[in-house]
Amino acid sequence: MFRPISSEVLSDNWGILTKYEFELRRRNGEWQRQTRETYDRGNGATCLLFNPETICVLLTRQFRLPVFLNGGIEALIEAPAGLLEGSDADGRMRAELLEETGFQTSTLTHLFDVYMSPGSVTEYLSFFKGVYSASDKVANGGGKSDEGEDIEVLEVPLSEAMKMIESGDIRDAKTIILLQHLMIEILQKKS
Ligand SMILES: Nc1nc2c(ncn2[C@@H]2O[C@H](COP(=O)(O)OP(=O)(O)O[C@H]3O[C@H](CO)[C@@H](O)[C@H](O)[C@@H]3O)[C@@H](O)[C@H]2O)c(=O)[nH]1
Ligand SMILES: [Mg+2]
Repeated sequence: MFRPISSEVLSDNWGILTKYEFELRRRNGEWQRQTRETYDRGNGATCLLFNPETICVLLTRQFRLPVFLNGGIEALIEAPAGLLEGSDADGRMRAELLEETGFQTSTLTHLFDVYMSPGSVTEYLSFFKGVYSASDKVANGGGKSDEGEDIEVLEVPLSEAMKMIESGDIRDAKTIILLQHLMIEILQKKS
């Protein structure tokens, strides 16, 4: 189905941008030569923390250069997330929650692994959900300032967050998937 021909690393800096030549067997049996570029910066993890007593979720807001360049948005609202950098997703996610939000969770549940941009980015994101309460705040959060992170933490009622998807105030795919997953779970419990 796939016959590699050659590969050329175009950039090996933060991530690795590689140009591949290969042949692909089409469904009619013919082999077709193709060129594709892939961007590899490893895999990542993301988590939505939910407070079942207040029906609030924890979100972050930070500057994202690609989003600013392609939309002028100065601060993107997102679920906490981080790159794995070789670590396991569960452990990395717990550390990332602490770094970005200052909250810990005793209930971190893996949901699914999702390719977020499969035409060009190799990464998949491991999705998690977790429960928190006010007493789970054990650090300041905000991210690593020495790495350029300046992350605002937002505690938002779930109903408000759902409206923010409709209004366009939340425009990040992982965040929308997690919020909708939580809503479906709550609705299924009620019915
Ligand atoms: N020097 C340098 N540093 C970078 C670069 N890109 C990111 N960084 C730094 O690397 C760190 C990455 O922070 P994480 O919290 O681990 O990752 P993230 O940027 O939040 O990425 C997460 O969200 C992305 C967007 O949704 C996801 O794509 C990714 O998988 C991950 O889950 C930050 O300190 C950031 O400043 C770069 O091109 N150059
Ligand atoms: Mg992050």
